[in-house]
Amino acid sequence: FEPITVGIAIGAASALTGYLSYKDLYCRFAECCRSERPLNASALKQDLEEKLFGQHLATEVILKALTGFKNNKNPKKPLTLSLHGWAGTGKNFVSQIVAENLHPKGLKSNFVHLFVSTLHFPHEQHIKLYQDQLQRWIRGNVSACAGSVFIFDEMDKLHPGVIDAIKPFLDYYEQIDGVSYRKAIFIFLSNAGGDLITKTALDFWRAGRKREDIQLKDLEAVLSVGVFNNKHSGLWHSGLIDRNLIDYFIPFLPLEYRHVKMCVQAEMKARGSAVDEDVVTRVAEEMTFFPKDEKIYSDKGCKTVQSRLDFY
Ligand SMILES: Nc1ncnc2c1ncn2[C@@H]1O[C@H](COP(=O)(O)OP(=O)(O)OP(=O)(O)O)[C@@H](O)[C@H]1O
Repeated sequence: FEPITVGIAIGAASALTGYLSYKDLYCRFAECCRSERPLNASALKQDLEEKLFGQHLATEVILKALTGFKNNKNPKKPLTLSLHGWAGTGKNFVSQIVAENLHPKGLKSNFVHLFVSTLHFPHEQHIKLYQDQLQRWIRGNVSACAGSVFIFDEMDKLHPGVIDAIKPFLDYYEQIDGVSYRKAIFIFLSNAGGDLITKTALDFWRAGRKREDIQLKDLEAVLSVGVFNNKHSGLWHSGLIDRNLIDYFIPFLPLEYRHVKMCVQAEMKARGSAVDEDVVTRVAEEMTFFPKDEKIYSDKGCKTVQSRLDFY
């Protein structure tokens, strides 16, 4: 080899390693978009199994959906999950777990975006404006980070039409105006279908069958039709359902007394205090349960547990 070529090669190599270590260094201090970073499936599994109570179906489907999607080097469309269930059953909580497993800063990450219908899209007369803003926001953010996560909370309170704006992004297009949306993740949260899910859970309970025996097929069809026909689902006639743009409908079961107790215990541990079973029972007993006769399910799930615990 002649010295000049070797010199150039060494120069190029050191520039490259210099660049790499600079990038690594940079990413230690600032947040970097790592869309290609593989998902740590066992960490996600452990998080879901340890932290999310009473939701065997959601745990199973979310794990399957995310590992499948992240393992696929060439997804044909973005991943779209639609989470349904009664209040306080863990939909926001799970979104937070998912977000943290995709981008370590979770909901605080620059690549995770949370929209709340009543906060971000309150006025019916501004639907056009919201559609424009939403499209621009999503386009800009997916251009900056292909693996961006968008969470839409309170879908049931979203004015019909707003969600139409993002329909093209959820479809099977390779690119739209030079941007590919195929690595993005969209999560919709809604109470729509909660009554149908509760009815199924109650039927199982009344038949003396175990909650854990409820399978996805017992709920998925009911849910899809129930949500589609429900004017207040946010997805009503949006075309997202009939064009099969929602990959997974994920049911959240209503929480029982024992799950509420688990939430109280978890909250006590999170606050760094010892678990006092007496307090756990008292907080759980303060919650209200339905149906009137059987009193099986907490009507606010685990939602007010944290504030109730403040009194002890
Ligand atoms: N299944 C669960 N397992 C563990 N903790 C839970 C569960 N459900 C709710 N919680 C606790 O209760 C809090 C409130 O729940 P979350 O906000 O996730 O409810 P939600 O289903 O999104 O309700 P809503 O439909 O009213 O928005 C969570 O932050 C979490 O601490």
